[in-house]
Amino acid sequence: WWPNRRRRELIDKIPGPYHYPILGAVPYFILQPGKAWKEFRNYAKSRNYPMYKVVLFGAPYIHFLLPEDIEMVLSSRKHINKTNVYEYIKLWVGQGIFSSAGEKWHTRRKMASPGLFPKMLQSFVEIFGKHSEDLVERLEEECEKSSTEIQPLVSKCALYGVCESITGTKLDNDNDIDGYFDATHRFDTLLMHQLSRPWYMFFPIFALTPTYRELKRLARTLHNFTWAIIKKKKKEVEGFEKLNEYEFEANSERRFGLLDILLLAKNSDHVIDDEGIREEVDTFLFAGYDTTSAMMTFTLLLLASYGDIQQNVFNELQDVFGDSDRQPEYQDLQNLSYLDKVIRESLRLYPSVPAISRRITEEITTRSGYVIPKDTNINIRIFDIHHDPKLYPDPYKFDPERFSIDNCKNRHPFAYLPFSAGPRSCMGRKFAMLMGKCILSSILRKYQVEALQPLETVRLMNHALLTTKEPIRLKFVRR
Ligand code: HEM
Repeated sequence: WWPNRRRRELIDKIPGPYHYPILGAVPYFILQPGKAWKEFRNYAKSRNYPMYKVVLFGAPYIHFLLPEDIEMVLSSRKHINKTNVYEYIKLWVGQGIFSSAGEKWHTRRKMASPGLFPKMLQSFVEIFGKHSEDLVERLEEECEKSSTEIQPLVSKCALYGVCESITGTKLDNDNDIDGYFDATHRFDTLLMHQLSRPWYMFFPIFALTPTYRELKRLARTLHNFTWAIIKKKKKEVEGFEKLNEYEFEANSERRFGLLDILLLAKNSDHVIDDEGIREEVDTFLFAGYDTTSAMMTFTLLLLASYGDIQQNVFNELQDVFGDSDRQPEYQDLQNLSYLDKVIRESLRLYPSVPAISRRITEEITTRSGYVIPKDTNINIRIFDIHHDPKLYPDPYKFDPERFSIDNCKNRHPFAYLPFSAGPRSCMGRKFAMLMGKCILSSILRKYQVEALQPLETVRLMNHALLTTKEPIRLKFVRR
């Protein structure tokens, strides 16, 4: 108590709702299940605070709301540690790039980067195109229906796209893709369950719950899926050590992805072992496919609700593809500048990852004047920043022109954070935009999407990933 007095004094100065003795803000979660975080946000918003605190069992979580303060944390090479909120994700992704820290994170990130170099991205377009074509075909029968639940369809397409390009493998009937798909969704649901109950942050309590046991079971299913792919790929890479020799041998039958790069690194200097490779493949699948499918689902929802903007997108598609039904090529996707703005604006309104957090390793004095002691958890509420009327006038309006070159010029670079920013930002940002443009353009060339409910009635759930309370349903009409 005594050595921590300065820390307590500093935290006390930060605004926040009333905190109870010892338990801090925990009673709000008991008294208002499912609503506490929203109440805290509204409290801070109504008072125009630059930040607010929520202390849970003595551990402060400071929510930053100003781009200037956020920049101090995210742009720093020192504050790259994540908080214990990410702890249970480790059951799935282990100590991969997403969840590790320090030297391990640095080495792994460097090792994995070539897997997303522009040359690699270009080679992935064929994979995205093939699965977009399958999805477009699948949507044909949906036109006969009065409505379609869209997320599972784009989600599966994204899973194929991410998995095949990252692992350099063509999935077939041996891969239990449906089992994997269901397990990832159940895993996300259980993570949300855990996150909304602060007392589950104590491992000894959480370890006794059926939720934890189920998470472990699901993690085994997810790992088995990845192990099967790795084992197959290992045979292909056997005997190779150098990238150029391997690439030379590669032919159109053999795909080449991040998994090949990691296996070659293992063969040549043993900097990573099998378990490490499994962690990274799981990390990329975890980080890549559900985020991208949320982005595509919300973009379709917006376009369905704003017919004029959908028409502009279609006009651009006509300019690039005409009436042909050929698959998109890399350059076509680069030329879709209006669709690019539409997706960016969609990610502003509906950021797939609505919040992230960091544990700062050194005391900082923020630009807004508060001193944050070392070892404090900082939460960055991306969703709130994207809806701040001071940063985005009329923030709930869907207006892709916010992302025209001119309009971006005067905006603070840390006011737009769908992919986070700084040294620990998203590695798959370009991948996601490319795959998103490929799948969305393929759908929109063939179909017009229509909304079945006013946008304002769509109820969001602001959890680990942004989602909706009720599934999004749209009507597909053949063009
Ligand atoms: C619309 C799609 C996506 C969104 C909105 C998104 C967003 C994010 C965000 C906000 C982070 C930072 C997380 C944090 O600090 O806690 C992140 C990290 C990461 N993302 Fe993405 N992401 C997307 C797609 C992808 C894709 C397609 C991949 C890979 C194929 C990917 C790979 C990663 C990785 C590896 C990290 C961890 C980086 C690190 O910790 O150094 N992401 N992403």
